[in-house]
Amino acid sequence: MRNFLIKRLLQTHTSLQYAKQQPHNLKGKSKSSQDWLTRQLADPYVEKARMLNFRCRSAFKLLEIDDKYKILKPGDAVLDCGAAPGSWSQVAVERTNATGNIEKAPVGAVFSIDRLHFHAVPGATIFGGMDFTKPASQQRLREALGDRPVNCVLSDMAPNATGIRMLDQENIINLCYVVLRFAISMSAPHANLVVKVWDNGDVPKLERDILRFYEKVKRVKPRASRSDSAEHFLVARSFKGTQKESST
Ligand SMILES: C[S@@+](CC[C@H](N)C(=O)[O-])C[C@H]1O[C@@H](n2cnc3c(N)ncnc32)[C@H](O)[C@@H]1O
Repeated sequence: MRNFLIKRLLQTHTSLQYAKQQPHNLKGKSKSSQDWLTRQLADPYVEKARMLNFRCRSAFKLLEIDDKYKILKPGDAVLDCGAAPGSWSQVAVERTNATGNIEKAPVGAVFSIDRLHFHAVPGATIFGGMDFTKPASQQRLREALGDRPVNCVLSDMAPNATGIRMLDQENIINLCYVVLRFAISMSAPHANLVVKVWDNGDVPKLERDILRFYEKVKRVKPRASRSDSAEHFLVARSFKGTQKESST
């Protein structure tokens, strides 16, 4: 039975190889392949993701955030940063009606970027093998968006863990600022923003900086986010624009 389950697990899009490329920021836990398999087998979200055809369990984090904060709607243009293997993009495509499946509802658009190459997500425009922090990548996204302002920017990006806690925390906060800067320059009025952070001292400053540009910001730990992970998300709603900021 166990061998059967392991085989089924490895058939999902979240391959062991992909997982090995993603050292999760677990507090003091071993990151061996065996531990990973054991944990996957015991995780109800993994089986649920397989049944609903999501590429990985992370889909449930975004579903939960969107169910509560209504950050995605049909017709929206969404940018998904750190999108591989693609489950957030799958959710974004569905909720924005990017494939036009919901009749008479506006059709959205999803732009998904990751420094890894990953399989196409139907309904999304994929930018694989591109580092979001590089000006050339951002230029490609700007060209793809054309005149269309973004209604929601998502970032589930995490830097490669160095093992040095302070450095890792600084790196993820820096990534958030790169996302925030891009979001400020490309967002429509009332747009939303979600960024992943790890619990650390710099988060309140980031929250304050986000609040200069968005009406509200909430720190969220979805149920689907593992309790032994330091990750949580800042959910910012209703982009205010930059006018007020520049006049103060
Ligand atoms: C936790 S995974 C994202 C999972 C994704 N939200 C999903 O549901 O399928 C984090 C991703 O961020 C990507 N990433 C990290 N830094 C990046 C960067 N500077 N540019 C682009 N992608 C990056 C990694 O390659 C990794 O695939």
